[in-house]
Amino acid sequence: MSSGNLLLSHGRLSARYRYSAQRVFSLKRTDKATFSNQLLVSRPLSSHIATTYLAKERAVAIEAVECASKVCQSVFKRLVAEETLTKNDKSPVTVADFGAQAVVNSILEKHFPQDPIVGEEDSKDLHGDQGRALREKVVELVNTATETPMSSDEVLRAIDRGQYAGGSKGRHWTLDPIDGTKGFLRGEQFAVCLALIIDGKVRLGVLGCPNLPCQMDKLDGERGVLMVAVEGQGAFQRRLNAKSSEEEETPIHVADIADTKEAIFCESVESGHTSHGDNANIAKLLNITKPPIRIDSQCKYAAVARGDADIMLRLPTSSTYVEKIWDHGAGNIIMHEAGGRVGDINGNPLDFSAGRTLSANGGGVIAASAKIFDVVISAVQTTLAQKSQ
Ligand SMILES: Nc1ncnc2c1ncn2[C@@H]1O[C@H](COP(=O)(O)OS(=O)(=O)O)[C@@H](OP(=O)(O)O)[C@H]1O
Ligand SMILES: [Mg+2]
Ligand SMILES: [Mg+2]
Ligand SMILES: [Mg+2]
Repeated sequence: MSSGNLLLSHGRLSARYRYSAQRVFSLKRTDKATFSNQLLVSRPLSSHIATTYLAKERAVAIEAVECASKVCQSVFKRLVAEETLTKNDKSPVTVADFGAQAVVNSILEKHFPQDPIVGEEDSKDLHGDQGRALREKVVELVNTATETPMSSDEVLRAIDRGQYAGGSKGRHWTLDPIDGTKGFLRGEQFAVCLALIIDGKVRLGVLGCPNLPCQMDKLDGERGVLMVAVEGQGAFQRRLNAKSSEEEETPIHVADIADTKEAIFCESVESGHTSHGDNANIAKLLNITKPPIRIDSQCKYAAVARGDADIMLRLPTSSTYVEKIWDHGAGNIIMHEAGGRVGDINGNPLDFSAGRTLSANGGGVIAASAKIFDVVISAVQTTLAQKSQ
């Protein structure tokens, strides 16, 4: 598989991305100026970093996600280069998944030993004789990324720091070490997703997107970005493979469209994770004529937050599936800080206070720029009402 085919599963996408990227870069000069003036006030500067809200947490989260993203990127690149990607062999993504959770959790533990973590994975498949082969691969991978070597037991313990139940009180992190495991195996998009929840609300999010192009108008250019947002401080993009740790950050913002008929929407690749049929009906009601972009993982939030697409539709495929907090925490705050809104099928904000899942919500996830969000939710409601008739 050549790297030119790796971005998205849909063959006609690059032309559309070129279109949307042009739109991103054709923001009116006045819009850009206003936005960067706001940033001068709110963006944390390294000189007063210790006094800025969540500055240490932000720096540590970036370090952790960057480190885990590079671990995943190395496995991913090797797979792609060796052309060993097959649907039947899930072991490469499994090794990277456990490895990334161990890396992030041990970095968090070093800096914030009191903070509990709601992580997607646990170590039960890595124990005993049955888990030996996988365990050894995970430990080897983790030790390519750590300063001090970690033993098997230390790696397992780090993974299991992710068992916290979550809730509405105090602070905890939530981690999806690889979101879009299917995307990883297809050689497409995946993300390392970390968010900090305080008193039930997401306050900080970092998304590592190792295979996302830095610029959507340069699909053959550099890949690998980090998206970062702290409550009240805006959303930013950094390059994943920057040489200096003082990497410059670029502010990101949703596209400024007033009418949904100009919109591009994006949805999951997997039909089991969203109802493509419902999404298509909603798009029709919104007079959208452009075909959808299909992207794996929370890279969908990244795409909408930086204006590559305008609406994320994730209509439930069943009434029993409950969304997990690690699948939406980082994307949620990055969208908000980039000028967007996120909600369930009823338009209610995602409620991260109910534990490990979004059980207090009505299902599904919709994200769009604040200007068009209510109109999108009306179309969602109409579609669901028509279906139940
Ligand atoms: N039935 C159902 N409905 C909705 N969502 C589900 C479902 N089953 C799984 N998942 C979760 O979807 C996560 C992958 O997200 P995406 O759908 O955005 O990506 S993809 O297009 O499938 O790659 C995926 O996250 P990862 O397991 O981290 O890859 C799952 O948590
Ligand atoms: Mg996930
Ligand atoms: Mg995952
Ligand atoms: Mg999973």
